Amino acid sequence: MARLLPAPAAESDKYRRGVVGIAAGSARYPGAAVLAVSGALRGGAGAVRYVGPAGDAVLARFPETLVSDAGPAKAGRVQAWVVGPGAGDDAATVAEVLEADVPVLLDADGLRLAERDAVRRRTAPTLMTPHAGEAAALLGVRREEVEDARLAAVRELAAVYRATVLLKGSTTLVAGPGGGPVRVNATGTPWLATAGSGDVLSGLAGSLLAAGLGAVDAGSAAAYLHGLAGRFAADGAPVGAHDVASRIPEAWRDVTD
Ligand SMILES: NC(=O)C1=CN([C@@H]2O[C@H](COP(=O)(O)OP(=O)(O)OC[C@H]3O[C@@H](n4cnc5c(N)ncnc54)[C@H](OP(=O)(O)O)[C@@H]3O)[C@@H](O)[C@H]2O)[C@@H](O)CC1
Ligand SMILES: Nc1ncnc2c1ncn2[C@@H]1O[C@H](COP(=O)(O)OP(=O)(O)O)[C@@H](O)[C@H]1O
Repeated sequence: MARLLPAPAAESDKYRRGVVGIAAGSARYPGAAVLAVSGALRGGAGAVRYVGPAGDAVLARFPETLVSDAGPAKAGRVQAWVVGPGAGDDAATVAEVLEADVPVLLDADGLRLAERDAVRRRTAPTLMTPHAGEAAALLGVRREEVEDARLAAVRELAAVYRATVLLKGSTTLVAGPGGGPVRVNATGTPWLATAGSGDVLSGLAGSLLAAGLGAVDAGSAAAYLHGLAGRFAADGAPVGAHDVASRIPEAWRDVTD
C-alpha cells in the first residue's frame, strides 16, 4: 500500500501533482459536495476544482478549493473527475464529464444518470462506486440479490460497464474491467455506516486517480485509507462523515511511516 500512495517530488508543483475535478452537490444536497471535496483535499492531488451549485458552501468550509462557474468542459484542466454525489437530476453534467478524456469516478446520482453506452465507449478509465442498492438498480435486480452474491455482482457490473467497480459495504470489493482477481478491503468499521461517508470516499479515490493511480489501485487505496480513517475517527464512538475525512492524513501516515 505504501508504494501505491503518491508523494510529491522535490520539484513538484500543484499541477504536476494532479488536479481533481468534483462535479457534485445540488440545492438539496450541498453537503455531499463539501464532503467529496473534503476527501479529495486529502487524496494527493495538488488542487481540487469544484463545479456545481454548492460553490459557496464548499468555499465556506474549504477556501483552498478552485470553484468554477462554468460547466465541466469549460472549468479548466483536470486530470480526473468525480461526478455524482448529491447531484440530483443533473444528467447533462454527468454526460459532459463522461465525454472527458481523463479518468472519471461515477458515484451516487452519477451512477443512476450515466448512459450505459456512454460509459462503455470511454477510452480513459472509469471507476464506479455503488453501494448495494445502487448496484442492484444498475443490474436490474433486488438489493438482497446483490447482498447475497456480492462477488458475482461486482464482477458482472465491471464486465457490463467495461469499468472498474468498487462495491461498498461492510467489506469493499474492487473489480477491474478485464476480469481477474477481485480485491477485498476489510480495514473499515461499521461506524462508517453514516450519511456522507461514501461522498468522502469518492473524493479521496478521485484525488488518487488525478495523482496518477490506475482505477483499481485508486479504488483499493482509497478504500484502505477510508476504512482506517473511519477506525481512527470512531475509536468506539459514533462520528460524522466529516470526522472521517479529517483523519485521512493520519491513515496515510500509518501506511507510509
Ligand atoms: N450530506 C449530504 O448532502 C448527503 C447526500 N447524499 C446524497 O443523497 C442522495 C441519496 O443517496 P442515498 O444513497 O443515501 O439514498 P438512496 O439512493 O435514495 O437509497 C439508497 C438505498 O438505501 C435504501 N434505503 C433508503 N432509505 C432507507 C431507510 N430509511 N432504511 C433502510 N434502507 C433505506 C434503499 O433501499 P430500498 O429500501 O429502496 O430497497 C436504497 O437501496 C444522493 O444524491 C447522495 O449523494 C448522501 O450521500 C448522504 C449525505
Ligand atoms: N458495516 C460496515 N462496515 C464497514 N464499512 C461500512 C459499513 N457500512 C458502510 N460502510 C462503508 O461506509 C461507506 C458508506 O457509503 P455510502 O453507502 O455511499 O453512504 P452515503 O451515500 O451516505 O455517503 C462506504 O465506504 C461503505 O463501505
